[in-house]
Amino acid sequence: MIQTQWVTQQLRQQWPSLEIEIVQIHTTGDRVTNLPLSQIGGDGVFVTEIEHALHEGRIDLAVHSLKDLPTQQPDDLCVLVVGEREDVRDIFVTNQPFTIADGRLFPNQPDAKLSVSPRIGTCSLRRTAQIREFLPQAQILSLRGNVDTRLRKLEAGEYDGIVLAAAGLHRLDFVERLAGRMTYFPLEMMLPAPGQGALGVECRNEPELLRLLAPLQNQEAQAATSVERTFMRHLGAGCYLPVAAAAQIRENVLSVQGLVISLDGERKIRVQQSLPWTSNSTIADAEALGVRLAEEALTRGADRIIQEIIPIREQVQSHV
Ligand SMILES: NCc1[nH]cc(CCC(=O)O)c1CC(=O)O
Repeated sequence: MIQTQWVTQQLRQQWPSLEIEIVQIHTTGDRVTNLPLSQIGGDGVFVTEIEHALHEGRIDLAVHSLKDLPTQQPDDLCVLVVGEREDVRDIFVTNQPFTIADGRLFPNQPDAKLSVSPRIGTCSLRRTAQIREFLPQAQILSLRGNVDTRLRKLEAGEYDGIVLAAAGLHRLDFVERLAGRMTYFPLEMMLPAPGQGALGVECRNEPELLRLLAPLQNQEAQAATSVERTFMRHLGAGCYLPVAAAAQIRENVLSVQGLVISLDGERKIRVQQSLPWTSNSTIADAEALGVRLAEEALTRGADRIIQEIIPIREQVQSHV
């Protein structure tokens, strides 16, 4: 809703006479919070009902967290990335203060639980695999629900730490509530999901709707997220595999880092690519960079890791 309110406010500014009605749609992903997402339908659990409403004409625009959108887009629906991209990083939240240094976690009190076998909450294979890399002794426990629910479960003592997207915590204004017990993961420790922190507005491929959205579009964020999402799609990864990517445009260079990591965190394939980015560059150039990045990962054995995980993910917890 916060994301949607931001989009409607921007639309009103651009098109003062536009009539806007917000239609709230509860998706399967919102309703079923006691099961891992892979067991309630895999890719698109936050999206299917909404795309249905777009197709039926019950709504004209749909606001999504881009990372919740499957990388295979239906042909007749477009996604425009709008607004400034939020912080792409993940955040570690605990009940007690701690410090991250040299890729390790250090509780600030010497008797803190985190040093023994910390219980870490997440349903994301991507986060699970990366946590195992730097906290091999951690117990990874399933955690679902909206951001507020997840924080309450942490605060009730069900977990010693949980991992959340900075974007969600920033948008919901939770940073103050978490002062002293949250730390931003450096990208070297925890690479985010493709599209994390970006807002996508989806619409039917109709000129009138695209014209409404055009002034809101963020070309650079569209290009960067295209690289990340193409990387994931080209790996054949779907939404629910330990695949991470972060791209950015700085000083006329589009650069991206990608990661495919085995579930135990022991084998990781880290890849990097970049491309000069000029005013003539196109989304097709960004997609080509994503393909190149995926090809590099595949050459280095990413397909073996992905093939291993596809059967397992039906049984284990999973999420973006
Ligand atoms: N998994 C659900 C989800 N989808 C988007 C965000 C965060 C906002 C964003 O990445 O734009 C979250 C919560 C989280 O991962 O902590």
